[in-house]
Amino acid sequence: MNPLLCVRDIHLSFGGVRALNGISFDIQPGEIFSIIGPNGAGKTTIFNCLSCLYRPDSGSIRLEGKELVGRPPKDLAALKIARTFQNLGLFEQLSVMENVLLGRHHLMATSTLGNALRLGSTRREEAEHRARAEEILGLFDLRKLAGTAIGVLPYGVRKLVEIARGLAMEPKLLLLDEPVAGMNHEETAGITEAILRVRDRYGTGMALVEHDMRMVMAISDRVMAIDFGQHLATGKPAEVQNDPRVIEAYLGRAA
Ligand SMILES: Nc1ncnc2c1ncn2[C@@H]1O[C@H](COP(=O)(O)OP(=O)(O)OP(=O)(O)O)[C@@H](O)[C@H]1O
Repeated sequence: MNPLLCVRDIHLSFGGVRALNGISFDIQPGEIFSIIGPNGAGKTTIFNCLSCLYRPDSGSIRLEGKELVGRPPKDLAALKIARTFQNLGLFEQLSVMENVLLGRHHLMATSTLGNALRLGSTRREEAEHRARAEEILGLFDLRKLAGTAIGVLPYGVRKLVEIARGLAMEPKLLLLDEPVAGMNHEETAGITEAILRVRDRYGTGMALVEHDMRMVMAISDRVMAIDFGQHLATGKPAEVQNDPRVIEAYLGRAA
């Protein structure tokens, strides 16, 4: 199988700090791939490179063969990559449905000519976008909240809506940045279930950065551990968890 994402030997320094020092990994289609490591290991920096916010000093990042390095962040949706952030990026006054529809903005391409001639394409197109958004809301059991303003919803539900909005972009790769940070057990279980449903329904490849090790170990197909911008181990969750280099990295920091 050809990998969905191919990251090869990326390096990135900030002044004297080597944030990434030769990181390489692949993500397969439909795979849930987690990146773990102690604070400051370089996880967010990898995500920022994958979402074109940072440009590596060297190395390559290809999604289905297309080079991402050097592309501006505005190209991300067209490159079929969506990202959720540690802090929610939703519009509080807008409804759940409106927020999810915003994820489809780049797909809304009703032609100016069609509008001008009033061929009805806008209404048809809008109906299609709504149908897709409703399908995603249904996947997350959120249909009954479609008209509710984000601002009144609890954090766990907002996070689901943020993932739904990312999914509405129809990404090949979904980047989930600490999706269960600050959540209680029940909320974490809800997000975990939602992520598994996404994979099963749409076959979306997902990269996850998350400090909740129990969640990471339960959900990931493979895990990559890094420290000081360097690769430590990649493999099945239990293999990586028991790898002496990984244990050392975590214990070393805790001391
Ligand atoms: N924009 C930046 N300017 C300067 N240094 C940076 C920048 N972004 C990251 N770094 C440095 O790169 C290193 C890796 O940081 P990064 O945020 O990627 O770690 P992390 O693994 O995500 O940590 P955490 O788990 O605490 O979020 C750190 O030493 C950090 O200070």
